Parts: sequence; structure tokens; C-alpha cells
Amino acid sequence: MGNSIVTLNSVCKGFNDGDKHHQVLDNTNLQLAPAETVALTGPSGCGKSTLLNIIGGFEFIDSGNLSLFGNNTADWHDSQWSQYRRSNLGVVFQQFNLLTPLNVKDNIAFSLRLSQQHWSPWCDHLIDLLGLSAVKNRHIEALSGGQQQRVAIARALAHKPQLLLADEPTGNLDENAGRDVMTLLTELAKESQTSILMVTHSAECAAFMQRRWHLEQGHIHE
Ligand SMILES: Nc1ncnc2c1ncn2[C@@H]1O[C@H](COP(=O)(O)OP(=O)(O)OP(=O)(O)O)[C@@H](O)[C@H]1O
Repeated sequence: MGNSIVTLNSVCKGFNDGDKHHQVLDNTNLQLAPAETVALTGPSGCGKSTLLNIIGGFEFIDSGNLSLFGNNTADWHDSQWSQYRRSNLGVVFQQFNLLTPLNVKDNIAFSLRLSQQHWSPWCDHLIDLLGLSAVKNRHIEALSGGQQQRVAIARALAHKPQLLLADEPTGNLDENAGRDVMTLLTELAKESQTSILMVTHSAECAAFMQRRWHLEQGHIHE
């Protein structure tokens, strides 16, 4: 197991849909090391988002073992999950969950406060590199989808998490903007030594990651 930050051992997860059972993870094993970046691919409905949700503690496994940062999560209470999310985790999901009445800076500051951190030069660096300087005082609702996506990335990295879970982080961007964001995301993650697990349907985005995991019929192939 070494020093892996995410370890799944024989994890099973399924959903009942009427009288049908959909087995999404079937004795799935994986390990993610510190500062490692992985693209997660697979056909629609194979369970990519479910896997991200499980690692983020937003959904729970049916059986098997999930360890995060060397700790078995089996007996974690809500407070341990919250602590993990606040200190170690950044997420960029398809719904950005930005606070629309607030401006860009306040969205980032709000999330920092949740992690009990203060504004730092790193936050200005993020805003700058993500091309948000000119709109940092603008309310979220006055931004384009692509700008909101970049705010979501800045917010997810502001507290320098050790793990970033991203679900199609360039889904709202055109090809060029998507490439720019991927370049920045990987640069920023490298600077802060953040591991990335990123769901993507794009081979071009996947190529930015060091490893590729393909999820199909409950199993991961590399
Ligand atoms: N809360 C839930 N209740 C019931 N079924 C669910 C639930 N969440 C996911 N599923 C089902 O589990 C399967 C995997 O869904 P998931 O969203 O993880 O797939 P995905 O690979 O991310 O798909 P896509 O690429 O289309 O986003 C799907 O069949 C989905 O309908």
C-alpha cells in the first residue's frame, strides 16, 4: 500500500433501479499516490462520478475497504469526513455550487474560511493565472459558464488540497479554452503537489494526466 493517499480494496457498490440491480464497482482495487495525476475514463453510466463521490465521502461503499491518507474510513463519523473534506480535498464537479450572490473573491474566501485558512499570495496567484483578475469583484451570476468553471477550479485549489477530484472540469469550455485550463490545472497542481483524479471523455484532456484508468463493468484497467 506504501504511502498511497487513496486505496480501494475489493470495493463493491451498486444501485437498485426498480427490479434491476446495477453493479457499478465490483471488487474494485486502486491506489493513488501523492502528487500523482490520473484520468478516469469509461463509457457513460459505468460509474465514474460514483467513484469520485465515494472518494469524496459523498456516497458510501456497500463492501470492501476504502482508505484515505492511510486511514481506514470504515468507522469514520461525520466529523472525520468533514475534517477530511475541509483539509485534504478540493472538488470541481459538474454543478459548480458557487455562491451566486457573492463575487469571485468572496467565493474563494468563503471556501478558505471553511478550511480555516486565510487569503494568501497563492490565492492571488490562482486568480491571476486562471485569467480572473479582471472579474474578481464581479458577481458569479454575471460570469460566463467558462469563467464560472475557472472560479470553481480556483476555489478548489485555494487551500492547497492534497487531492483534487474533478468531473469533466473543462466540459463547459471550447477546445482552446479547455486546453488552456488543463495546462493551468496541471501546473498549479504540480506547484502545490496536489494529486488529481479527473473524469473526462476527452482523450486530449486525459493526455495531461500521468496515468489513465478505464472503468468498465466494475473493474479498472490501466
Ligand atoms: N443515487 C443513485 N441512485 C440510483 N442509481 C444511481 C445513483 N447514482 C448513480 N446511479 C446509477 O449508477 C450508474 C453509474 O452512474 P454514474 O453517474 O456514476 O456514471 P458515469 O460513468 O459518471 O456516467 P456519465 O459519464 O454519463 O456521467 C448509472 O447507471 C446511474 O444511473
